[in-house]
Amino acid sequence: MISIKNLSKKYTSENKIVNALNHINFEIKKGEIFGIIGLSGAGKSTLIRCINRLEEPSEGNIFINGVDITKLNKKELRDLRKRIGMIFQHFNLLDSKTVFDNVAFPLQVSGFKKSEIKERVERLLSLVELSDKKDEYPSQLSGGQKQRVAIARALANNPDILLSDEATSSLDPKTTKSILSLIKKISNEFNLTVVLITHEMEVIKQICDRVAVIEDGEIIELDTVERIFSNPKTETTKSFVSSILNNSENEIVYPKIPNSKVIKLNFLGDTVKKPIISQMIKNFSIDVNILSGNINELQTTSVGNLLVQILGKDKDVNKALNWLKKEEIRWEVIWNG
Ligand SMILES: Nc1ncnc2c1ncn2[C@@H]1O[C@H](COP(=O)(O)OP(=O)(O)OP(=O)(O)O)[C@@H](O)[C@H]1O
Repeated sequence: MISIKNLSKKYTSENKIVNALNHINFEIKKGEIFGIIGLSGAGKSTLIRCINRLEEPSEGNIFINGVDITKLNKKELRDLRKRIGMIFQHFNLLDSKTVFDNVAFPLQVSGFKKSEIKERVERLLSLVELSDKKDEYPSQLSGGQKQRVAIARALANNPDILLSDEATSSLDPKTTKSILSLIKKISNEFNLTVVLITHEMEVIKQICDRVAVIEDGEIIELDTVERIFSNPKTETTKSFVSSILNNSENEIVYPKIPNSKVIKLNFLGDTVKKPIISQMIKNFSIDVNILSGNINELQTTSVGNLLVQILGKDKDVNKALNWLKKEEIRWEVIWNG
């Protein structure tokens, strides 16, 4: 549905060239909730803003339903933008207009009849559960309510795509959760494709199907949320994942015992529930010291990590590690004594 090919963006400021995006390639499927995560300055905003050409790419192509949007003229671009709604961190509502009029605004611009506008706005406000606030002004609403109005407004023209630019970054965790569930509900109900950027792994965990990790204008990792959580490959992704698992193996202190190994075990799906450690101790002549552990409930499965120190003769430890493989537990040696 969205296909990004060789996309680059250069900014020139004070005679300096900034390569904000470098030859980006990836695809987003119809109806998917696709997250883009990265640290500040990684290129997230630039990337998402290229998708509706709020930023003009310097190089490359973006295809939406097979149409190269980098080639559209002004009129075609206006039509395209009706099919792409956008929500922002600071909501961008019109303070002088009521909730009803904020949502009605894009419909008035599109030339809908008054009666049609009324019917649509009421349906959208009911969808975001704000029917009772229609005559209030943005200043009378909480942050979460403001974002609901912004979502209703973004959906006014029945878009195929919703772009979310850090939409929950200024909300508290509980409100964030409710806004993310609303976006998920709407995406499921209308088969809406959602592209969201965030710097918070918690957002990715709660709502996304797939995630791309961006660093210095390049996609350094892209996969399903389950695979990124269970087996992050780059240091940046590992640190995003451990930011919510709350235990980076680099920060755990363990005794440097000779003839021991520190192993990170990775559990995915049903393996989370198996008594692996006790079976390992029973079956092999080894001792196991648990250093840290966690289980994370993702949308469709569970992912767990366990950091253990295994003590024993090399041949017994290796037998235990081979047995883990048969049990479909992935492991990685963190320290070898
Ligand atoms: N208009 C601009 N002129 C010059 N440089 C820019 C401009 N906009 C962005 N940049 C630079 O491009 C790079 C990517 O910026 P971008 O805003 O896309 O990153 P980001 O990942 O969204 O960061 P943040 O999370 O802080 O918003 C940064 O180095 C930034 O300084």
